[in-house]
Amino acid sequence: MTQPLLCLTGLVAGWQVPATRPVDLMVAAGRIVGLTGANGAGKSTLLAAIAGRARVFCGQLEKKPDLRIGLQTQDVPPLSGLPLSGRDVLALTAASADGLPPWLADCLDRRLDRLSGGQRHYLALWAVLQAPAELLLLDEPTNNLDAQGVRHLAQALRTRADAGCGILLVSHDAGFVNGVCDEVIVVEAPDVV
Ligand SMILES: Nc1ncnc2c1ncn2[C@@H]1O[C@H](COP(=O)(O)OP(=O)(O)OP(=O)(O)O)[C@@H](O)[C@H]1O
Repeated sequence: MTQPLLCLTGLVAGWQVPATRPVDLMVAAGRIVGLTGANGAGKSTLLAAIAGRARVFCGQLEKKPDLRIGLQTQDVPPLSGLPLSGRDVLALTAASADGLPPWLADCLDRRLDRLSGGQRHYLALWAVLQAPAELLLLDEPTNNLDAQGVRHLAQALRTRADAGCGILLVSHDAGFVNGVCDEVIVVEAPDVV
């Protein structure tokens, strides 16, 4: 059996205080696992804890030794205010333009602040997808994407997984999650105290 890249057992993650219920999940190489659940259930917090940005309160978080993780957050890319083109961003992140959808490839020489929200989002996401990571953590990757963008993303994720990457993604887009994920886990909201 393939060695898991990531295994959570009864993991409670949070910030100053716990923000999730105990969560169990496993991500193996080549698998795409989706997390869904209500607003505030703690899905982004779980990704942050796996990436070492949020606290683990209890339970176990086991990662393959020296696991290389790529993280896409819902934050606006910090480069947006700089006079950089899309092509500059790809160069800065060592990402290739090969395989980009035409609606993004055709405007790579525009400054970032002249791109649409969806174009800017997909450019940043594309850079993360091309990172030399073994595990990708993606937070609402379909945000701002239209139907053809979502289809392109789904294909790109499957190609990445087929090449041996594990993917854990958070999404409220049920059609996307059910279409692309090998397994879907519903994260229950913690009790309000
Ligand atoms: N950086 C932070 N510092 C402190 N608390 C935070 C931080 N980020 C999130 N939280 C809190 O953690 C809880 C879970 O939020 P989180 O964003 O993980 O939920 P979510 O399931 O991803 O929600 P959504 O579906 O709305 O994106 C919320 O109560 C939120 O206020």
